[in-house]
Amino acid sequence: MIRFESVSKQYPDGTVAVSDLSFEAPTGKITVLVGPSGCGKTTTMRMINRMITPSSGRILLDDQDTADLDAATLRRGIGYVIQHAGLFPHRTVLGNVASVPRLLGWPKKKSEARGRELLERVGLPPELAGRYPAQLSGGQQQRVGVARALAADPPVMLMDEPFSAVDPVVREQLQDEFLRLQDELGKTIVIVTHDIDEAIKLGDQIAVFEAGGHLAQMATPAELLSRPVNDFVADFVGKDRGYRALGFQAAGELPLHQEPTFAVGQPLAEVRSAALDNWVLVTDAGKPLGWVDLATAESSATKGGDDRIAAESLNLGGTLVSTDGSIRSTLDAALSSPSGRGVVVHDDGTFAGTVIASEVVAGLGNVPDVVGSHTSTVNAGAESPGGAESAAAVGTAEPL
Ligand SMILES: Nc1ncnc2c1ncn2[C@@H]1O[C@H](COP(=O)(O)OP(=O)(O)OP(=O)(O)O)[C@@H](O)[C@H]1O
Repeated sequence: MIRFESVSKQYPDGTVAVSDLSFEAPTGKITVLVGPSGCGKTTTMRMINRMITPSSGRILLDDQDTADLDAATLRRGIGYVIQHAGLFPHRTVLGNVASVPRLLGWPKKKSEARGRELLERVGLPPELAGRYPAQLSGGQQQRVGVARALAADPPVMLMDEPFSAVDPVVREQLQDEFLRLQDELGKTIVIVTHDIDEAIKLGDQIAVFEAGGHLAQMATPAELLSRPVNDFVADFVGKDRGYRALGFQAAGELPLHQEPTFAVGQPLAEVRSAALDNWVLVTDAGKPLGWVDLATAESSATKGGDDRIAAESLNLGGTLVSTDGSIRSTLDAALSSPSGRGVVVHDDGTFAGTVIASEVVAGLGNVPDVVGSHTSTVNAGAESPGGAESAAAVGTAEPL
């Protein structure tokens, strides 16, 4: 654990970059420092590995005052990743990654073996090992930067805007892979970013800084979105915070409706007699394939078309949600479905039931302080005309 105790930093020209800062970055978790430009994030982070010396206060690493540790020893246990990766331009990719174990005195062969293992870990093909940084894309360079920071297997990683130098699509990929890697490695990580969306996606906890290095709020992403402590934080987090907060709220006891499902090749007359609605759900071995607009299929049958459900008439719109996720993905599934009913599936992908957008919205009354509704008496499990139902918590969306 990293602990800041009343830490301040005043630069020689009088600039107070950080003032009276106290917080903890827990072991094995990602703490994100976020805030507008110049608010002291980088200064805060660099005080952890003593690239910058605090003017007052203490920074403890696992209860040891970092000021008492030898700076080189301290840094050996702390990986450091910066924007644009900060690679050595005249060393190959492998040379860059292996440089850290080499510095630790490992023999060349062992260092390179470790380097290759790490390149694979961060998703870089082995044939890139012999290239120079300038021969890589921005995203590849960032991956090399992460691999290099991991090379000595440090328990702590500091990352300064690690994904900001790449385009938004690559950025998303890098963030996803980084989270997967962290799931395996469980490092204690401090990340600096100015991007609140990145903070919300990556952080186990988020420290929002105000100018002058003041900590405005330290909270989990869900708390930050639902309960910003003041107007500054609310503004910084953004106007759509209510909707984004739903991504962290379990759908809980929302009603899950049962409905008949049909198969490709089934006669339309048979489908019509069992259907509850004009839109019918088609499955294969219990797994949803798509929706069919029955009226359109029947009208085409009267004109000499197929009088059975045809694979070509499947509408693939809408997303699937699993039975253990968030209100936001449930709402997305219901709103994106051509039938107006979101399809919920079990872990094995088989059909569990459907959800209706209006009921998801009604269920929001149970989410405190999120969308301005403070009602706690909405019975989200109420009987509805769709038929039998069971409690559903629905989640991660996938294309249908
Ligand atoms: N070496 C220095 N000497 C004097 N002032 C400095 C020095 N380094 C940073 N500052 C000032 O300290 C304040 C905090 O800077 P810092 O780099 O920590 O902010 P930041 O939040 O990381 O900003 P950004 O998001 O723009 O990188 C700023 O006002 C900056 O101008």
